[in-house]
Order: sequence, then C-alpha cells, then structure tokens
Amino acid sequence: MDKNAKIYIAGHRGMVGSAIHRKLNKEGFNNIVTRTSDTLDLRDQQQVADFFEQVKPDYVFLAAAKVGGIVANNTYRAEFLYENLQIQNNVIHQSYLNGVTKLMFLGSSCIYPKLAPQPLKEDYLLTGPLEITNEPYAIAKIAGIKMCDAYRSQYGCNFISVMPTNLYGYNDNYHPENSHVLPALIRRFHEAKEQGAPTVTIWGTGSPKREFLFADDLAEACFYLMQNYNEPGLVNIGTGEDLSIKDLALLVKEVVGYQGTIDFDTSKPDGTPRKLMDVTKLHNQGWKHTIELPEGIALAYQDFLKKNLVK
Ligand SMILES: NC(=O)C1=CN([C@@H]2O[C@H](COP(=O)(O)OP(=O)(O)OC[C@H]3O[C@@H](n4cnc5c(N)ncnc54)[C@H](OP(=O)(O)O)[C@@H]3O)[C@@H](O)[C@H]2O)C=CC1
Ligand SMILES: C[C@H]1O[C@H](OP(=O)(O)OP(=O)(O)OC[C@H]2O[C@@H](n3cnc4c(=O)[nH]c(N)nc43)[C@H](O)[C@@H]2O)[C@@H](O)[C@@H](O)C1=O
Repeated sequence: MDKNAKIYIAGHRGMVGSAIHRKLNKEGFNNIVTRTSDTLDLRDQQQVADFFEQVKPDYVFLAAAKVGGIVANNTYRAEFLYENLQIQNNVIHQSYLNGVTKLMFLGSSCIYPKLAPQPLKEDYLLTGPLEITNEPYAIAKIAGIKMCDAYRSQYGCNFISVMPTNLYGYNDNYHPENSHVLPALIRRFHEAKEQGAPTVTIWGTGSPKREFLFADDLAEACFYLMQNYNEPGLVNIGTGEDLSIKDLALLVKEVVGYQGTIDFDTSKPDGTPRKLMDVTKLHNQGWKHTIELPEGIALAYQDFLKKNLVK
C-alpha cells in the first residue's frame, strides 16, 4: 500500500476500526477516509453507492457491523442477520463496481461449527451445525466470506477474509447486557469494588473456554495481511491460547483489585463450549501476537477508567 493510497475504514469509531486507524496513522498513511453511521448508513444501498462513486477508495477495511455478546446475538437475531448482510453486501458490491484494489472483510470465529475439533482450522468451515445463540450473525459472516470468494473468482477482485477470535481493547463496548464477556466483567468487577458488593455474578457455568486477542494486535495483523495475503478462503487471527471463563473472571478480578467472591448464573447461556483458533496459517504468513492477556486486561481497564463510557 502506497502511503498516499486512499484507504476507507468502515467502522472507524468502533473498537477494531479505531485500532486499524491508529495503526495506519502510525505507519504514516495520509489519505484515510472515514464516515460515521450518522452520515453514511452502510445499510442503505443508495448511500453506499453514492459514497463509493464520489470517494473511489483504493483500499477498504470492512470493520463495520452490528456486534455484540452472546445475549445481544441471541436476542436481536433478526437485526444481526439482516443488518450485517446489508452492510457487507453494500460495501463489497460497491467495492467491486468502483474498482477497489483490495478489500478486507472481518468475520469471526463463530463461523465454525459448534462442536468442531479443536483447534479450529480454516477448512472446518461448513462442516457441521453452528452454535444456536449466534447463528444469525455467523450465517451473515459466512455469506461475507463466500461473497469475497465469488467476486474474486468471477471478477478477479482481490477481496480477502480474516476471522478474528474474541477481541477486547480500547473503545470496547461496556454495555451491561449487550457487550462481550471481557468488557462486561471489567465493568462488573469495577462497579462491585466501588460499591463494596460482596459477590460478582458471572453468566453461565464458567466452564466454556475462550481465546482473547487485544484489538491493537488484531490491527497489526490486519495491516500485515492487507499487504501480504492475497488468497481466497479465510485466515484465522488469534493467539492460539485459551482459558475458561472462570479463569478469565479470576484474572479480571485480580487486575481490578476486587476482594469479594464470584458466583454463576446458570440461567444465562454458555454458548459454544470452546473455540480455540488454529493459527498455523497466520504464523506461517509471518505474524504473531505480542500483547498477552494479563497485560491487555490491564490496558483495557485503564481505558475503561479513563472513559468510563457506556455505548
Ligand atoms: N468485538 C469482537 O470481539 C469481535 C469483532 N469481530 C468483528 O470485527 C468488526 C468490528 O467489531 P468491533 O469493532 O468490535 O465493533 P464495534 O461495535 O466496536 O464497532 C462497529 C462499528 O460499526 C459501525 N456500524 C455499525 N452499523 C453501521 C451502519 N449501519 N452504518 C455504518 N456504520 C455502522 C459503527 O459505526 P458508528 O460508530 O459510526 O456508529 C461502529 O463504529 C466486526 O465485523 C465484528 O464482527 C470479530 C470477532 C470478534
Ligand atoms: C466474539 C463472539 O462473541 C459472541 O460469542 P461468545 O464467545 O459466546 O461471546 P461472549 O463474549 O458474549 O461470551 C463468552 C462466554 O462468556 C460468558 N459470560 C460470563 N459472564 C458474561 C457476561 O457478563 N457477559 C457476556 N457477554 N458473557 C459472559 C458467556 O456465557 C459465554 O460463555 C458471539 O455472539 C459473536 O459476537 C462473536 O463472534
């Protein structure tokens, strides 16, 4: 990518988009294009067509999506399917029509079958039934992968798909119900510490295992792959290491400095029992993460304290 290349980051205010923005700024890219959802609603076909015709970006990072944790995915099933399909259909199709040099589509580890062997290799896609809580979101993400591949094979578009594991970091969503587990626990332990509450409740049984990648590490990987990866299919982005939700809770408890106990609300869903990424392909491409979980949680907690934001 030339330093003057026109690069559109869709979703630049989000956790991932803002991390990609920071990375591109740091690398000296000076022609970055951004729009908030207030000024460009990516669900709107005409607005997206007009934008691409006027702006004609060279590169696109597609990091805009309807995103949320297990309960949000399970509750707003229609929106997670419909809006994500709208956003990605519009952006990918207009990128083709307007001659975008390269596009990166961000999927998610939830595209893999619920009970796939671990660690999850890229070729396990579409080999079994999905986890039910996030099936609509996963179906949209699978459609995005297939759309990039179809436009590549029919029209020669260099559209690539990357599958991040569970993410956390700066600008995360700390909503008490709709967020992912890590920001939810940072907030809950922090509030319990502030209020002197004796117990913090964790959703589910605590036994599911998850892998976590700091969003700035993800942005490094996206930047690297945007320059070095030009293949159909998908590439996993993760650390290749996971832990149980109970162990995650104990880690967050320690970082926050909460002294009470934890208990479990088993009326809340566990979701997929495990989704550990096989990162062999990524490592063979020449990229590895640098921020380990305890350090990343401390950085995220500092960011939470600074902003104390609720999206
Ligand atoms: N967070 C995670 O754990 C994971 C995320 N991912 C993927 O990474 C990508 C980014 O996620 P993340 O940064 O966490 O999400 P965020 O919710 O933090 O950000 C999403 C961004 O999408 C934009 N957006 C949503 N709807 C629209 C719309 N209708 N029109 C225009 N823009 C819209 C928002 O823009 P605005 O702020 O202007 O409203 C927002 O900035 C997504 O594709 C997600 O699926 C994959 C795996 C894990
Ligand atoms: C990234 C990925 O994220 C989603 O999938 P998920 O991995 O199941 O996401 P989660 O972070 O919400 O939960 C992880 C685990 O943690 C447990 N858990 C405990 N206590 C809280 C809690 O307080 N909040 C949340 N959200 N979960 C909690 C929770 O019960 C579950 O066992 C997808 O829908 C989809 O968006 C996607 O792609």
